Amino acid sequence: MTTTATTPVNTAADTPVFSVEGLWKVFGPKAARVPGDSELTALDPAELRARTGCTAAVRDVSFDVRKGEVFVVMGLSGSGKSTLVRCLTRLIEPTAGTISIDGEDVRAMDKGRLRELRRHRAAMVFQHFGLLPHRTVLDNVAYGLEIQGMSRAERREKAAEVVAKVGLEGMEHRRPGQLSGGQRQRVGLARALAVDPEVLLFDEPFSALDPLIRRDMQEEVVRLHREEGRTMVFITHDLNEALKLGDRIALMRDGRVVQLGTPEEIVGSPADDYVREFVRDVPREQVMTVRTAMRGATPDEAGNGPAVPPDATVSEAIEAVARAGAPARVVDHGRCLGVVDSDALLEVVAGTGLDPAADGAAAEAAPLPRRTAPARRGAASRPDQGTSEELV
Ligand SMILES: Nc1ncnc2c1ncn2[C@@H]1O[C@H](COP(=O)(O)OP(=O)(O)OP(=O)(O)O)[C@@H](O)[C@H]1O
Repeated sequence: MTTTATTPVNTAADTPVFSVEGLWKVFGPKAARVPGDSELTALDPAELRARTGCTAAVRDVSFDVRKGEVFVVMGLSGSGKSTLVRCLTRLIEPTAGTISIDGEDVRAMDKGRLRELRRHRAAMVFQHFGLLPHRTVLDNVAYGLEIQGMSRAERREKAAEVVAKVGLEGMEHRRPGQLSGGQRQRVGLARALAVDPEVLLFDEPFSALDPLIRRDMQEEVVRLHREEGRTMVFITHDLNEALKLGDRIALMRDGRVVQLGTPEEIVGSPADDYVREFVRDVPREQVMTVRTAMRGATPDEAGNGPAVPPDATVSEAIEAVARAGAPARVVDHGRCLGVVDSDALLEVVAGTGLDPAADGAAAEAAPLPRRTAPARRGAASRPDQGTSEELV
């Protein structure tokens, strides 16, 4: 598709923000030969490394990020999440494949256009904040606006507004060293928000935070998303975080996306044994909606019993059924779609009503995914991590 440098091709609401097709990132000598060589692409990661010295961090990945959604990239350490998301704005150069933003070819962008993409259209929030230590909170947040050439008064006003939005009012004049980890992460978030980007890219932003602050920050993201409807791409190795935040989740393993779906699809219909093992301990009743357990209503039932909406979780319906002592009606805009009774709800909790393959197949599951991700590599060991200057 050809396009001019400044005009998005299509602004229709259903145009994906990012569209990725056949993306590869191979690190190592003569990396470019790998994606096109079927003998090499058939090798598993260890064999490929032994034969060529190359690591295929992202292998033939395709997906769209839709406008207004929270798209989560999830997987264990080393599965390729960061590489994939950094390829979106070419902080890492892809080896093969296509990437477009609003229909514009990202791989064809020149340096200036790329800078504009990273500064205005797709801002990144990092785990390590990348804050400037000698600047105040306000000036850190205003930094991206300063680079954009906004006047001092204007940018300070805008920065103050965003600082308040992320709950840091009263801390404008502190320096990063005088803030807690959670507060620093809020500054990082505010700085990305200040430039009003079309997409926010989060690279495991909360993994260094303690669990309570982490939960606060997750709720902050949910709140911001609800209020602004901004498109977000969120990397995490934490399944619960993915389920909590994601409208859709791409689950990665060894550079491939093994399943892409809603939390309910991933938990309710795992694509393979690996995914099944991954989600085995998830409390299904908190993820699955009543649609999974619904059956037709008898004429008697259609007018009686408590009502729940179709997107109510099984857990919410259990509460309603237990309280009323009767099946709950699933009601959408005044229309009764069906009912859920205690037996069907319990089957969801037990996992017996969901996926017929689940029972026997899990036992044969190939190497089990690790439940806890090992320590991350230090930022310093990552040549492509980038400095705060080039990333805003
Ligand atoms: N610059 C690099 N050179 C060589 N190999 C790399 C480079 N960066 C990443 N890799 C390799 O690519 C694979 C994917 O790494 P990536 O950082 O994308 O994974 P991740 O899922 O984000 O992991 P983590 O959760 O630990 O950050 C790993 O095997 C990693 O060692």
